[in-house]
Amino acid sequence: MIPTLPLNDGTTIPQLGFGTLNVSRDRTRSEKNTAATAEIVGSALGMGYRHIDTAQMYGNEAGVGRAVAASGIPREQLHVTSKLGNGNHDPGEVHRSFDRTLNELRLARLDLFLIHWPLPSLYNGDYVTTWRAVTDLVRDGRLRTAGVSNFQPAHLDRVIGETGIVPAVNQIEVHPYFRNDTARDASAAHGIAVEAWSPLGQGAVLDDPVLDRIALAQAKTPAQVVLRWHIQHGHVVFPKTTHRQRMAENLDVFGFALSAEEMAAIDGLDRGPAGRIGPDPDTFAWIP
Ligand SMILES: NC(=O)C1=CN([C@@H]2O[C@H](COP(=O)(O)OP(=O)(O)OC[C@H]3O[C@@H](n4cnc5c(N)ncnc54)[C@H](OP(=O)(O)O)[C@@H]3O)[C@@H](O)[C@H]2O)C=CC1
Ligand SMILES: O=C(O)C(=O)[C@@H](O)[C@H](O)C(=O)CO
Repeated sequence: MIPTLPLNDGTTIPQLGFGTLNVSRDRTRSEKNTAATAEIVGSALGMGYRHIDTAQMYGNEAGVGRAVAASGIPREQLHVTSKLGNGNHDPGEVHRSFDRTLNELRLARLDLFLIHWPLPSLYNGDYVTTWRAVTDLVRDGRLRTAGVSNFQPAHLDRVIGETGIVPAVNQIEVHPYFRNDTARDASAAHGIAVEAWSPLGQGAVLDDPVLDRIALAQAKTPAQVVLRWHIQHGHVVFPKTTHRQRMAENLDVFGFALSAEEMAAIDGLDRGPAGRIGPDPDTFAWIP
């Protein structure tokens, strides 16, 4: 059973889900991408995943929507997240692109929608107006929970200070080589749940000898040990894989526990900013 975590807006979220970045190695909104995504997400849903993480910029929302529709799983048992594309920060575009997202996902209401990147050097540095537009969607009833992604402490302080509305979630890069304490601590201080993106460091952490040692002692795989480390830290995770055996493995992380020594050993792998594998949110300014 996958536990749910409470969010600061009174809703809940399954602590483990399925990531869909590059599940089909194709970010175009093509039928090929839609079919490939639908097949992989359909496998994940069939295996017991109930939380799917997608984004406007992944080009695969239609594939997720097709898999969800075909699954026959009751809507209330599913949790679907999408994220605002970097080219859609103007308030009118927030609303228009959100309508497209609902349409492609074949949903009447989305569970969680995030500002994907703060883009502080674009849109005159005004991610606050964008945040207001996203929170309007909750008032309209088309969105259950509003959150952000890749927000640094100063970005959180600013949206909260200027709107009084605290995001429920901050989705940030976190894995053993990049603990990202600065953004994690700031999120926790505001009561914002941390979602860890690239929880396996896109596979880069999995050959680490410390993880091998713990995996051997626990009779688990390094990926399961890393995911368990996240779970015990209270992070929400959604590892991505295109392999069914790994999908099953990544789900099977609730029947064992890491000791305090094992948690500390994994904490000790942190490389600080040098461990970051994705872009720096303070400078990232990419519009696809
Ligand atoms: N908000 C943001 O800015 C971002 C959000 N995300 C979200 O986070 C999700 C997860 O992050 P992602 O970047 O995909 O990386 P992950 O950390 O989930 O790692 C995925 C990689 O690990 C491999 N892998 C997965 N499971 C296993 C396993 N059990 N054993 C060995 N290798 C494994 C996969 O290979 P294979 O597929 O071949 O099995 C793939 O190469 C994304 O899919 C996306 O939804 C990601 C980046 C940025
Ligand atoms: O995957 C995501 O969610 C991201 O935001 C990034 O990976 C982004 O799409 C990208 O490709 C950065 O170069």
